Amino acid sequence: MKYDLIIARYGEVGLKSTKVRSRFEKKLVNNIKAAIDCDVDRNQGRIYIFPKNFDEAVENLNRVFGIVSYSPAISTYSNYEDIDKTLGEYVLNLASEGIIDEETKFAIKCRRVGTHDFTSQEMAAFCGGVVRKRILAPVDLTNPELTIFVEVRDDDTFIYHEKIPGPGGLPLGTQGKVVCLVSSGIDSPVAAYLMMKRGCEVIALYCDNDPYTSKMALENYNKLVDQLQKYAAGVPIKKRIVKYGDYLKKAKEGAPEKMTCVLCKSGMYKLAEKLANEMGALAIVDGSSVGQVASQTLDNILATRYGVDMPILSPLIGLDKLEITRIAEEIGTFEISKIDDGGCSAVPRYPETRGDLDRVIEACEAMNQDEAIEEAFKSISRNE
Ligand SMILES: Nc1ncnc2c1ncn2[C@@H]1O[C@H](COP(=O)(O)OP(=O)(O)OP(=O)(O)O)[C@@H](O)[C@H]1O
Repeated sequence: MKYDLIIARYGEVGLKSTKVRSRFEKKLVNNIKAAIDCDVDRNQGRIYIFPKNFDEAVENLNRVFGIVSYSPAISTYSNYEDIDKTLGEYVLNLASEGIIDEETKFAIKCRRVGTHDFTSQEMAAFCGGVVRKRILAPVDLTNPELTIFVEVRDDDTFIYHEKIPGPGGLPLGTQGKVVCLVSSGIDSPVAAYLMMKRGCEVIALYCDNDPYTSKMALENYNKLVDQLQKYAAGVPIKKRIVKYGDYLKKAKEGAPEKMTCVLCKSGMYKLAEKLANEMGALAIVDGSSVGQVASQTLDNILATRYGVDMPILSPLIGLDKLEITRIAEEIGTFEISKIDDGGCSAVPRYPETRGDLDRVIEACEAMNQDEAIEEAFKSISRNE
């Protein structure tokens, strides 16, 4: 089938006030243009996309947040003669692709905006006749196997039969920046993805625990962010890597061994907060999910957040591993995350699972955490 354009629909954006909506729409159009080579028109709550390469466009639109569904379509003029000709050809093309034959129960759905000398029902009935002139298929308005949509908008009419679901959410870049703590694991890339889906620009901070973790962990972080970039057209993710091995060494040497993981996480939040302040981000994001591992007990979640003033958002907090894994598979990060990169050798044999606040504060002082954070912060790569 040769299409003329793709019609994209957005959901939540349409619920905003006129001013906010216009800003969101502009951002969405910008992101669409960054994702595919195309021209774009906005009109009456729809986005009309004229891509240079249709296959690429259909694939990439699936990764542009804010789009709820989209339809490859053909266009014609809003009069009986042109609709008859264009819809007639469209149906013959559908038949040659095996989408309709004499047995296919079909319906026409007509929507109309503007002033015309026909009603939507009259046009739908006319279009039903147009189809049956080419293929004598049965009309079934209650349980159609194929629905052909005819959208009459002023002088233009659009014909399509598919509504491809988009990713939904809000256009990337409409909700401000967040610093996401992204490791090489399964969860944190999913957390970053979900925040992107809510429109947040992401700065992905990786704490490089070398020599306690392998080079492969860093490589996997890089691959994960590259995969997430496919969803970030228009507002690319910024990578930030901090050398965290010295901090961990100080934690292990200066504070009780048991406290290493609590101090590790607490330090990450503090670094993320400093980075957020430097880069104008308004929140920190991590991949915690209550009780998933020993370090993610409610006690530890509370204790590790002590001393951080910025909100720490954990979009996976109530999801279980299977649900998180399902999303990771869908977005293409699971295959990368599941590669065994050797884990972290700084993890003590018996990590603290009930880090009560007093002991955590004591441990932070014992390792001179503030100074260690200052040192680590200086090492953050700022080149991308
Ligand atoms: N090396 C790291 N760099 C940046 N953030 C990290 C790192 N390790 C852990 N985090 C953050 O802390 C959260 C919880 O840490 P935890 O050690 O349980 O994670 P993980 O199992 O290594 O990775 P994930 O939670 O991504 O599967 C992670 O989801 C991530 O947001």
